[in-house]
Amino acid sequence: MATDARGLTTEPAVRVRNLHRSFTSDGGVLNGLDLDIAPGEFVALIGRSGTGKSTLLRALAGLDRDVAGYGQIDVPDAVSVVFQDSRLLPWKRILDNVVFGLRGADAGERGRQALAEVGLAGRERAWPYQLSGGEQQRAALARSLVREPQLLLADEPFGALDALTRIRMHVLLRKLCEAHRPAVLLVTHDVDEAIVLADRVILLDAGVVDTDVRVELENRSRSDAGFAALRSLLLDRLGVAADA
Ligand SMILES: Nc1ncnc2c1ncn2[C@@H]1O[C@H](COP(=O)(O)OP(=O)(O)OP(=O)(O)O)[C@@H](O)[C@H]1O
Repeated sequence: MATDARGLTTEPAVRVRNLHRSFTSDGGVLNGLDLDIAPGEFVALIGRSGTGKSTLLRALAGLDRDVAGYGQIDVPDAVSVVFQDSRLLPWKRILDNVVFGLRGADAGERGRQALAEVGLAGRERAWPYQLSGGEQQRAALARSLVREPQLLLADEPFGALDALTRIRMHVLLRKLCEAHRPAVLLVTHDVDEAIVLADRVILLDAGVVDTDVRVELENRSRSDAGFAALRSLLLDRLGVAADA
């Protein structure tokens, strides 16, 4: 395994090479896509509707059985996925959802800690229907992170939440990622969300990477000139006027 001068591994957490995927004979959704994500790196994936974002995420998550043989996909062993809906099991209490399938005598304790980390201490015995949409997504994040994933895949996880809850969830997700340091691939329609959260924003078009930009820490603040510049660049690539 390759290492840098400090002895740290320089292997990417995710390596995708020449990935192709099509569902019909008249054209591909992914058309020879290449992508690397470093360990601990937070990548946001944007692109027009139907450009293959979810198709790529499903392929990385191992949810697309037919993708094998259409390119190279290397992902770590420990991968967690979060979707737009929490996918909590309605017949299990919140803590039981979070630790479902976890092994070890300390599973319950780890689940409690994860719930505390996402701000749901005291709600362990609640049923999913007793939580708000935002709280359900918090529980879904706890369920993902308690597994200490090396890769967290998130497909529009805040898409169904109101604007204020979304902002709170952004702060929470950043905090959780800084504490646990998984590599992250977040699919979002929201360019602002991408810039606020990610170390890198990737724009897919026609099934390949069209734009790949790094976001410096200071650019994450909406009042920063760099934020506005990045926003207009990305909106322009998406074919939308920045002041629209
Ligand atoms: N299982 C499937 N069977 C047939 N077509 C599919 C399947 N999954 C995706 N597609 C098609 O592949 C294309 C890309 O879909 P995908 O969901 O990856 O796009 P997306 O970029 O995530 O879009 P959106 O932003 O609207 O969610 C679409 O035209 C979609 O209809």
